[in-house]
Amino acid sequence: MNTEDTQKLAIMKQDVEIARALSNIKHKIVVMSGKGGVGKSTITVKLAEEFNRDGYKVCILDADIHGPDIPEMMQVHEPEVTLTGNKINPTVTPSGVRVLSIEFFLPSKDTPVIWRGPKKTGAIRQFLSDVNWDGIDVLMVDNPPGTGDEPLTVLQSIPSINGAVIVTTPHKFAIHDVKKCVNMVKHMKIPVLGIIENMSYLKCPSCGEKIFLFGKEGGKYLAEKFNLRFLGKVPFDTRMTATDAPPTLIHSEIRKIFKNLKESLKDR
Ligand SMILES: Nc1ncnc2c1ncn2[C@@H]1O[C@H](COP(=O)(O)OP(=O)(O)OP(=O)(O)O)[C@@H](O)[C@H]1O
Repeated sequence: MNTEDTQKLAIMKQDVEIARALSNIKHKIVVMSGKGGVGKSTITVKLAEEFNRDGYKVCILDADIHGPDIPEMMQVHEPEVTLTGNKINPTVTPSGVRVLSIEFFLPSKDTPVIWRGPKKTGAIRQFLSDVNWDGIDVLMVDNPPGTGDEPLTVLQSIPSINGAVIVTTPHKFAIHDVKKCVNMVKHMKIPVLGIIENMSYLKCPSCGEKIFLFGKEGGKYLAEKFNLRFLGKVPFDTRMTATDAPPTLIHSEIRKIFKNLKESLKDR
């Protein structure tokens, strides 16, 4: 066998291992956006907590290799990595949601990951194949923005993805980039579970007037253009920075979005 054949065989073996490892997970959801900073990680955490509250065992896979924020958002300050046999156990966060992130394997939180595509692909595939997924009901993958190595690896490597949740703000530049993301997901024949519009408006704390910081109805426009389900809007709220924020308007909006997401999952 030449080197190319050996490599192909190794990839096929890993594909089999990934399919076996993930076979009992009920819902595999990828969260994506063509644009950075629109709130993918924040929304991923909020939705994972809703699944958790509903009694599902949920794990977030932080596929953002260069800027992993999920551990910080979920208050995992000193991660303890444990093994079952030769498989890595996801880390349990204070809320009960499980998390896996490259950050747990770096010498410090400030260590940069200076990797090109093949190493990033290798790391994500290793997370999928070498993790103890037993007992997990819902896998949510938080992708970095764009249509590059990480989302491509996620979409290609995870078999039978239930669908993608696409996050955008109403801003025209976000919409411009998110269209590409929707087309990528469609191109890869992955169902889109719906569009979430984040940072839709800010409610003035004094008079209650809605201020549309980034324009209006961008998310609905996207959903209509691609004939997709609009899952809902999340307002801008400065208290939305931590998982332990008190119940706010955001919480009720997230509950509505979660209900719509579950409808979308049922339709699949
Ligand atoms: N609805 C909101 N109201 C106020 N702040 C928000 C809201 N959603 C997200 N944020 C804040 O915006 C910033 C970016 O959010 P987040 O990291 O979730 O975006 P992202 O799309 O995952 O970013 P990245 O480009 O790194 O993938 C964070 O500081 C987050 O706390």
